[in-house]
Amino acid sequence: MSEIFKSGIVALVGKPNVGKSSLINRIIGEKIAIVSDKPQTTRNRIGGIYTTEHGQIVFYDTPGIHKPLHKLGQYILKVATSSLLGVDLLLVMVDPTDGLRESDRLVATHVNGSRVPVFLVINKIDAYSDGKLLHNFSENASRLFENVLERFYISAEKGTGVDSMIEAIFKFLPSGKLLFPEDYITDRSSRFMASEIVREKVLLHTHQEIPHSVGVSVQEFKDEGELLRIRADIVVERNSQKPIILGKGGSMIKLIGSDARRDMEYIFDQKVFLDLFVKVREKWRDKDSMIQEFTNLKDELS
Ligand SMILES: Nc1nc2c(ncn2[C@@H]2O[C@H](COP(=O)(O)OP(=O)(O)OP(=O)(O)O)[C@@H](O)[C@H]2O)c(=O)[nH]1
Repeated sequence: MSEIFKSGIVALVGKPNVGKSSLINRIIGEKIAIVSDKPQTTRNRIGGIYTTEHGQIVFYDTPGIHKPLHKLGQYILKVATSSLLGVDLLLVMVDPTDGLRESDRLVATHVNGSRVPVFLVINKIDAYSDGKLLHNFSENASRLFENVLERFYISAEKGTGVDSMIEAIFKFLPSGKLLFPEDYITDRSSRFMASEIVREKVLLHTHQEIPHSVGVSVQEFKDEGELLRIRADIVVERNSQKPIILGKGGSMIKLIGSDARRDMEYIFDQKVFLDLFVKVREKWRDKDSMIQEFTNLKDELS
């Protein structure tokens, strides 16, 4: 049977922490987007490319739509909302374990304004056992969003329901050509991935205000054949935050570094030498030039 090859762009949207990055990683089968239990982990629009004999889907993982508290937040919101434009389909993600909140209504305002068709994705069903409550939740959620064509119940973490959702996406997309070479899994550079891996380890090992205050800037990324040499700055906002990242006798930065190096060696399939430095840049999240330097946002906002 000769089948028509489909292709298109699908953006994942939702409030922070619903599981957008987890779903992208699940579908692509590799960690291309960092995940943490802290809201607003994702700052950039990251393309995950999924290619099969049926077609190619470019999934955009987008930052969670939220009310911005500082300039960096405004940039991130702009990335999230501009990702709704020019795409074929929106996967709007909701989280029954958190319920429907004002933050979901904020997402709905942007989604409804975009007029793009919507698949409603109810995630984290592994953590929600009551079928009747889940049904009610899903009814309420579909009333919030216009243009809902279909609903899916999934667990990004366990993989439940993901295959049938992908099948439905292929059915929905128009026929088209490859948008990226078939062996690509992301539209992001290795340098970008390296900075995100470092940031993920900071998020993993630090608490309270530190995770949101951190930016990472890769200063050197040199492929020396046998070795990948990476030097990166971890940037914090206040002098008082520096010793937290360094830890007692440098123990924290060592932990962040060795965790990050392990992931990099796996992803890049190469031996990595990683050198990390901690720098203080007062209020960098409110300064345009520094935001661009420490978040890789330059490309997507230009
Ligand atoms: N139980 C359960 N937890 C999940 C599932 N998917 C994601 N999570 C958890 O939810 C948290 C947030 O996941 P992310 O994938 O970072 O969420 P996100 O929507 O990309 O978050 P932002 O980057 O803040 O917008 C993490 O602690 C995940 O482990 C799921 O299917 N089931």
